[in-house]
Amino acid sequence: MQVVRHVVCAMSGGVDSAVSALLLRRRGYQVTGVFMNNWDVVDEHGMCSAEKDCEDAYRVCQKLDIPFHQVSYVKEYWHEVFSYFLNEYEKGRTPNPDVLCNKHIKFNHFLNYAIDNLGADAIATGHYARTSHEDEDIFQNQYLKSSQTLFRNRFEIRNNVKLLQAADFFKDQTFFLSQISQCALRKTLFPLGGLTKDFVKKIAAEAGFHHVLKRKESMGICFIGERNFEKFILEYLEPQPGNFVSIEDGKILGTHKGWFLFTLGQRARIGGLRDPWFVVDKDVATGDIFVAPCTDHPALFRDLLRTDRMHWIAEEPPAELVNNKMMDCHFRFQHQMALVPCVLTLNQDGTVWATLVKPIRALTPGQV
Ligand SMILES: Nc1ncnc2c1ncn2[C@@H]1O[C@H](COP(=O)(O)OP(=O)(O)OP(=O)(O)O)[C@@H](O)[C@H]1O
Repeated sequence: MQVVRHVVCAMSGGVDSAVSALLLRRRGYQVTGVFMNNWDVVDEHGMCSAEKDCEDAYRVCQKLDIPFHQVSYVKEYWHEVFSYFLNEYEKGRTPNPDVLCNKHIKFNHFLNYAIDNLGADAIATGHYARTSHEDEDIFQNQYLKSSQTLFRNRFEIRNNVKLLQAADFFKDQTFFLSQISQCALRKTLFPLGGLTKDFVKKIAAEAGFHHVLKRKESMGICFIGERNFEKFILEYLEPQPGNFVSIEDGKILGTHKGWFLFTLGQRARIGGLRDPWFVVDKDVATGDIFVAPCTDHPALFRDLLRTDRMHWIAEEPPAELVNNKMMDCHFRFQHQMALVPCVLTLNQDGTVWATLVKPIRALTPGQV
């Protein structure tokens, strides 16, 4: 087993990664901070927020007296995340770029850079998640008693690591980490996994990280930020006009600028109509978007779905599933907090049928 001494922490300039680096320092690791720039296009207000974020990350590293580096994955992000994102929209699906960004950028390119170029034994991020290989609970419980205690390194790289939910259920980010590899997880620390966000803010205030506490919580697409979605996507995809069609009687109710501007369950503004309509389906071949007249229309609910090929993090696929149905599972969708019990059956091509105990609204193709 390899003992971890040098940890490279991904620093976004926000409170979570600042406190992660601080906790790693207090645990006695050699820590290096790295800021990633993955998107160099200015936003609608002519701003490039990455510069300010980088400056904030640098100030934290200065305060902690740790080395700071900057790295750019603009090209990789474009090819491996953004192009896929656009392709998926063109196919009528609704992708999740943050999940992909974690898989390809943070837990692949960044991880390799940290290990190969900076000599790291492991990386850390400010995600709210836990792994089965960290003795985080012991560490954090002790930390709660004394915020000044320095801890010995006790983290060692092990096999068959599991990705576990964060202690702060409302901040849990395992959904966004669901596509990362076993190999990456083995070399990752989540120092905040056992803490609540409120407690993290308290640690930041005590440490004098006032500039990161003032920052707004990051929203919108990872690295791209908050945008007017229609305006943003139409900069990259040609308009594809089509019709809104009533699911009830097949009547054409109006026109739209492109199926990729709408996702299942979404309220559609149809010109000239006062009552709201909701998207229940799309036909990319004809450009039709099918709509229903109420938000809880039966056409919006499903209790059975087939996944793409599954990504297994800890075991490939669990023996219980190979031999039979897997009963004790929970389905989580679009980062919603509610977990719905479900039964899984494995298909020969590696896809899975999930039968949910109750129908869920707007199960959207392309989501995780
Ligand atoms: N530009 C970046 N450079 C380096 N690491 C980053 C960057 N953006 C995000 N990360 C890493 O990914 C983690 C999760 O990112 P997310 O966008 O969810 O931010 P967050 O939860 O608001 O965290 P933070 O408060 O650290 O910004 C961050 O805590 C950080 O470790």
